[in-house]
Amino acid sequence: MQQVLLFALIGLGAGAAYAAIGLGVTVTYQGTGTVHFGLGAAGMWTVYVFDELRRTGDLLLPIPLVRVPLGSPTGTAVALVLAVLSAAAVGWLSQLLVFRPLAAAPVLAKVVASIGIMLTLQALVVLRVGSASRAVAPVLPAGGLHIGDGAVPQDRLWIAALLTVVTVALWAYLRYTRFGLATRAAAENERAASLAGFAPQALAASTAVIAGVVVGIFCILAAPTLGLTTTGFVLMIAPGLACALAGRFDNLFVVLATGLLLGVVQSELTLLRGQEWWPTWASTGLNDAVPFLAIVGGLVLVGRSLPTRGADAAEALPEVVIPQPRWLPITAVIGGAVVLLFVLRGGFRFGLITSFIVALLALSLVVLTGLAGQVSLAQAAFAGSAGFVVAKLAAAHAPLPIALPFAAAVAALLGVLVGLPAVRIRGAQLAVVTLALGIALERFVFRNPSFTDPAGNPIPDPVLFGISFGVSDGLQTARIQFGLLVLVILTVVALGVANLTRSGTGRRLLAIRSDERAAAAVGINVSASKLLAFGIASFIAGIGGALIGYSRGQLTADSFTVFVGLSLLAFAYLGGITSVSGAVVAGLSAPLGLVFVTFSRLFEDLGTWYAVLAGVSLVLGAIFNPVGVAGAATSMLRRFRAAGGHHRPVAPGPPEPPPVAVVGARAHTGKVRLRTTGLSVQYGGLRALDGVDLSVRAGQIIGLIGPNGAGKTTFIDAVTGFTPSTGEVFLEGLSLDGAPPHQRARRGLRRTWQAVQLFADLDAHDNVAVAAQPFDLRTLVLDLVRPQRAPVLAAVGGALARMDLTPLARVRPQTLTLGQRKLLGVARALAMPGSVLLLDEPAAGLSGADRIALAARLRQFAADGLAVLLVEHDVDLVLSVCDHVYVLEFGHLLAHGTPAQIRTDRRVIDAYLGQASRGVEERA
Ligand SMILES: Nc1ncnc2c1ncn2[C@@H]1O[C@H](COP(=O)(O)OP(=O)(O)OP(=O)(O)O)[C@@H](O)[C@H]1O
Repeated sequence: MQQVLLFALIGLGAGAAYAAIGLGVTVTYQGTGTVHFGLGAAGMWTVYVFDELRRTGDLLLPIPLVRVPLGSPTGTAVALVLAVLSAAAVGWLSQLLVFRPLAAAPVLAKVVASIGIMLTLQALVVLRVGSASRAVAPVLPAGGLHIGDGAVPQDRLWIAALLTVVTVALWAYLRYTRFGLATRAAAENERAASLAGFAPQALAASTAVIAGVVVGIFCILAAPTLGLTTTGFVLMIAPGLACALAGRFDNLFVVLATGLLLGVVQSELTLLRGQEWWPTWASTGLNDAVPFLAIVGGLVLVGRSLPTRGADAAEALPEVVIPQPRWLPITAVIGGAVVLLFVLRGGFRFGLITSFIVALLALSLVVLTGLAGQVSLAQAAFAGSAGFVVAKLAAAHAPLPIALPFAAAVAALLGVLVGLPAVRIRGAQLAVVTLALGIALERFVFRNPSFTDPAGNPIPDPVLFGISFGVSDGLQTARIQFGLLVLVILTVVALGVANLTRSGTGRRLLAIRSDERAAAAVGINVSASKLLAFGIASFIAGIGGALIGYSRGQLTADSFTVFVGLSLLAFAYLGGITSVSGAVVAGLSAPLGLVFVTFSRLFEDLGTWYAVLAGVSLVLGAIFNPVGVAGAATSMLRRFRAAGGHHRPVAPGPPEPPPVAVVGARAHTGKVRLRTTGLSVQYGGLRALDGVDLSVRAGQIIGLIGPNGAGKTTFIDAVTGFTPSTGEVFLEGLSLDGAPPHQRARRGLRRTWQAVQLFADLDAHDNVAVAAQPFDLRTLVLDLVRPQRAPVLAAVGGALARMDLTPLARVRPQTLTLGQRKLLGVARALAMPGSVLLLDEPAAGLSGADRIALAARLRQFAADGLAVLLVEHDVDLVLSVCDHVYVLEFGHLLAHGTPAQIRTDRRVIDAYLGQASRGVEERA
């Protein structure tokens, strides 16, 4: 028992460092809205500044090659003050140069930029002082405090106590000072803070400085017990993020408690490791698995499989370049690669082969991040798992055609497992999970002697049809045969990814990337599609990892560290994370690739400089050129073509629009298609919908009107499964109880959105196509080979033509007027097979003439046999076009009847019609 207490107290040192980083992350998030992945690196930077001052008297500056000698080693106090000032400067510069320009940028850009800061700081330290580990002299009293027979180093208790004081001070600052309150307000609403008399940017900068200083000080205090390396503190961002997540980026005391608890748990694990009965396999790396498990567990508990209404659902990402099959350039590039393979020799050829492999790995990010919008920092870990599986299989003499796909399948399975939490979390949180996973896999599996051989895991040469495709042979270090093998695999995968991008499956992934709720409403199973993206991406990464194995002939964990994963994301982003050509650029420019090898002949020490360059260009890329090198080149090419008159043709709709697709319906049957009984929705203390009974028959248009906040949209949300409800919903007489939104959509419920919610990454045609295409396994396989299909195109053309949008088929929603966007929303719903159409304010934004045209169209839909529910504030439209009208007030049905009855109903006039007509008069 005494031992347990002793180890618990010892764990407080590391725990305080985690908590300090967690506090820094939380405070930065409150001030800047950014999850700062580089705070661990900022802490490491501060410790090195402190240690260098004490050792040599040189002041490190965050600029390459600049170092200010102060004469002789300084004392602790001076070193501490200067180091803290440096920490403040780094925090301020990060805000000024990075987060400020990215204030309105997509989450991915912010994540990438903060990783850029992390890589830059780390590379700068390696460049200046090397990467050897150091012992840092203690600042706090180091003597032991005796407990029974044992002793706890006093500094652990001091550091925990000091951090508790700092946490209380930070809490009081944010809660009780005007500046602190304004900071919290600015995180919610910048304009509100400006009105309170504070410049939002000054508030953000102050939090960045505070975060940097707190993290810096506590890293200095913890360094004597934890040791100083260029990676240790950097990776402490994972437990730090776990703490911040536990405190929901808000509650500082939960952050503190989680950090200390993590430290204690890890320390107790060290105690357990010393026990005889403790399994050997659990003796390495378990400490790194703990934060990962804590993060995943916590996030899955609080996450939701679809964002709530009004949540920031759109994870805007760089524009996707949808590739057109241009065989001439493709053949030229492949031909060029073959020629290079034959022309280049030795290290250059090896560099080219490495470029091919990195391009493959980058392709996995194109699928996962570029297409599906899921930020993963664990691609190197997926690759590594396949690499080690290949090592095991090859050792058992498994031939290449078995070992390679099997290893990739293992990676895919792992990817799907990791994707499971991704179903419930999104954006920066997913980046946090994948970062922690990368660390856990590296430490717990790849470096665990129970699973892999630390001295190296030999992989024999691959043999195919009796021919050796080994990478080396005697003096030859990079054989053409191996290069050709890798090139063939890369080509097949690249074509597959290009096809995927152009296909229905690709559109579905892009739809999820744009708007998960709207995607579910067109029948896309968002969770399954995310898992599919994780599976495909990890399979590709697995192939890359297996090829890395074959290319080395000998595998160690060093090929798949977390930093390899981060650097992969960096180069994939720089090349262009949304396109196949971007992956090729990433491959060519990545460390150890062809460009690197070429320059390494010119510059000594290129590796470290390359790392600085990668970090800095990652930050710059995130700010100035999120589409990457390939994206920029494509837009230039597009502009050039446009100037030369090569316009991409507008997709023509079929001349005669086919009728609206109605499943299982004959026109004018009058059968009840949709019926609700006692439908109720509770939002906290608010009864937004209260026992609504309503039915819509085939061939009917039913109006649903009521004042603002009456519950009309909530009714559509409840029917379509987007909000939990009680009561019953029947479609075609069958209960929809428990069915998620995408299943309801597939069963025939189509809807539009008050806020339109089109897919920003897809043009008008593809917005509709994504709803028209059926999905099954056969479609997926076909998508990888032959993406375009005629029946889908016909249905899309028909829906666009019905809403007069054919000439705008190739225009993105952002450039359409509100009215056109509303019509496109209707066209998207029309393209789905189904019998019920729920329209949420389709006339908003339409001109008078367009409203009349819309009314005619609605009547036509009904004539075609659809059951239409119309939610609208344009009372004249509703009363002129609907067969029957329901009126909602405060969530319950006030009245229902024919338009004539509603127009004269006293209660309706008092509650709504009077208001609505006053509104119209006021507007007039
Ligand atoms: N996700 C939510 N959480 C909490 N309350 C909500 C949520 N969504 C809607 N509400 C509340 O439920 C009530 C009904 O809102 P709803 O948007 O359905 O009304 P509406 O009739 O469509 O209004 P409008 O005509 O302004 O669109 C409102 O008081 C709204 O503030």
